[in-house]
Amino acid sequence: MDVGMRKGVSAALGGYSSVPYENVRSSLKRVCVFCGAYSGARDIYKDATIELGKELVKRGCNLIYGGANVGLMGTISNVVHDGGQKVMGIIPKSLVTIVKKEGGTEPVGEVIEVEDMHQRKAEMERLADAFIALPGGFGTWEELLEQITWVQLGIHRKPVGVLNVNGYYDSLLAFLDGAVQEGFMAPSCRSIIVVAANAHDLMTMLEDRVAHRPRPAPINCASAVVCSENGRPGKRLQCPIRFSK
Ligand SMILES: C/C(=C\CNc1ncnc2c1ncn2[C@@H]1O[C@H](COP(=O)(O)O)[C@@H](O)[C@H]1O)CO
Repeated sequence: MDVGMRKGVSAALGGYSSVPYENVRSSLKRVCVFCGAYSGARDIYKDATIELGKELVKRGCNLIYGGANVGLMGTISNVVHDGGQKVMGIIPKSLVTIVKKEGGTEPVGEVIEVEDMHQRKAEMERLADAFIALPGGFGTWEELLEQITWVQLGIHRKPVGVLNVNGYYDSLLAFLDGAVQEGFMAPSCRSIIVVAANAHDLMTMLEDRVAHRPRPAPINCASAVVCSENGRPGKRLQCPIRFSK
């Protein structure tokens, strides 16, 4: 493949379609992005989504996402598609009907229709090498927290990242710190989530996680914390995987 400029055409999203790239090939072949069905109240969210899309293209990553051409989902899928990478949307049949009724435009790339939300998330997990959450609402948070929970339970060991655009996730991250402090989360589990303020740093950190993927921790691992409950010894909290911050 040529090294240089990739040409894509999308006047609607203006200006991102000529993507300069080096001959970088990511260890992450398929990245699943969770993001809003809306674009947010400020341009910064859409701009950051375009930047992430370009970063995926630059690194030769294909995209897995929610499969609707709306909001940030529409932006990321169009950028990656125009950049020449594969795009695969996974969407429950019931949502396809709703999106069509509301006049949603046809999504780019390949779309896989599944029976329900559970099958969608299972397929996303099966197909992706890593997960990234952009700003979004309930749908995005639910998808993000489920993947983190699956790592915590040892169901998979794929990296999970948050693109903290404009500090959008600061309050969630502070809430997680509070959960550690209050003894509901092991510090090692808090560290499952990889956070960065820009797409380049986030992708580098996720690739790094794969390169230095920790082994499952043995029972009674060093990462376990013993929390006190009213001055008495409490429960042992531990994560099956040990992460350093
Ligand atoms: C029902 C309408 C639009 C929503 N359509 C969706 N189509 C596909 N996937 C969706 C949709 N809404 C949510 N998702 C999934 O959740 C995430 C976005 O949810 P959020 O609450 O906006 O953060 C996204 O990652 C999708 O996987 C027509 O109005």
